[in-house]
Amino acid sequence: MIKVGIVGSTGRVGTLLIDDLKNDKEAVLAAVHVFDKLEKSVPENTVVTNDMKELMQSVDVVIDFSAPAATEELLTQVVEHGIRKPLVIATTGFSKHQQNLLVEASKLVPILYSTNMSLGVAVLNKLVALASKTLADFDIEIVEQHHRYKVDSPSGTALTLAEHAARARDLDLDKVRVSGRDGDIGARTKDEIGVMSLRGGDIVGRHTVGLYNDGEFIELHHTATARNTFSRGAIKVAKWLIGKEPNLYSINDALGL
Ligand SMILES: NC(=O)C1=CN([C@@H]2O[C@H](COP(=O)(O)OP(=O)(O)OC[C@H]3O[C@@H](n4cnc5c(N)ncnc54)[C@H](OP(=O)(O)O)[C@@H]3O)[C@@H](O)[C@H]2O)C=CC1
Ligand SMILES: O=C(O)C1=N[C@H](C(=O)O)C[C@H](O)C1
Repeated sequence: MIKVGIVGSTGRVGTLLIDDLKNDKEAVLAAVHVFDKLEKSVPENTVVTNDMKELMQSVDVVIDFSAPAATEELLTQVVEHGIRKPLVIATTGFSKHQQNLLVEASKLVPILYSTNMSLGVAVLNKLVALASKTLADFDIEIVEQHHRYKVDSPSGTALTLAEHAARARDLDLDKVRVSGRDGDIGARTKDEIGVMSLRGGDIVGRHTVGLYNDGEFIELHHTATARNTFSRGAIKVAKWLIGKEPNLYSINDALGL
C-alpha cells in the first residue's frame, strides 16, 4: 500500500482526502499535518503531527491542499533540510518567492503541481491554447466563480488558463493581464487578457474562458460540481508520481494528455 501524508488535513479538501483514502485499494492514509486541531477521526496508527519533517518521514508521498505558508514550510524541508519525498501540490496563491522555491525543490524530488486536479480543466487548458492561437483577433476574457471562503484571487486555475492563452499568442501574461476595471479606463486594448473573480455562496469552482469578436463569440465553461473531483484527482496523480525522477511535472504528464 502507498502511504500518503496530507498537508491541510482539516481543510475543505483535506477532510475529503481522509475519507477518499479510507476506501482506496492501493493507497492508505499514513500521516496528517495539523496546524491547530484535528476534529475528524483518522484510522488507528495514523501519525498526527504539527511537525512537517515528521509528516514527510512517515509517508511515501505527500498531498498538499493547504495555504502558501504551509506549502513553503513543506518545500523548505526539501531544499534546506534534505528530506526527499514526492510531493503533489494543489495549493494556490503563491508569491514569486514561493514559486521559485517550488522550482528549486523540484530539482531534488519529483513534484506534481497543478492549480486544478480535475480532468476537465486539464482538457480545457488545451482547448484554450488552441482557440487563442487560432482565433488570433478575438478578445480573451476569463471569469472565475468560487465560494465565499476562497482567499486568493484570481483563482490558480484562472491564472493557468490565462497563461495558456498568453503563451499561445506569444504574450507575457504579467504584461497583459487585467484583473479589475473601474472608472474612465478607456477602450479595451487588443492584447489584454481579462481575468476577473466573483465570490459567493458554496460554488465549488466555475471557470469561463470567452473569446469575443465582432459578429461572434465562443465561451468555454468548466464547472466543478463536487469538491472530491479535486481530492480524487490528487490521489490518482500521487500514485503516478511515486518512483519518478526529480522534476516539475504537470497533471498532463500524469494523465497522458
Ligand atoms: N489544485 C486544486 O485542484 C485545488 C486547489 N485548492 C487549493 O487548495 C488550498 C486549500 O483549499 P481548501 O481546502 O478549500 O482550504 P481550507 O481553508 O478549507 O483549508 C486550508 C488548510 O490548510 C491549513 N493551513 C492553513 N494555514 C496553514 C499553515 N500556515 N500551516 C499549516 N497548515 C495551514 C488549514 O489548517 P486550519 O484548519 O488549522 O486552519 C487547513 O487545514 C487553497 O489554496 C485552494 O485554492 C482547492 C481546491 C482544488
Ligand atoms: O479554493 C478553491 O476552492 C479552489 N481552488 C483552486 C483554484 O484556485 O483554482 C481550484 C478550484 O477551482 C477550487
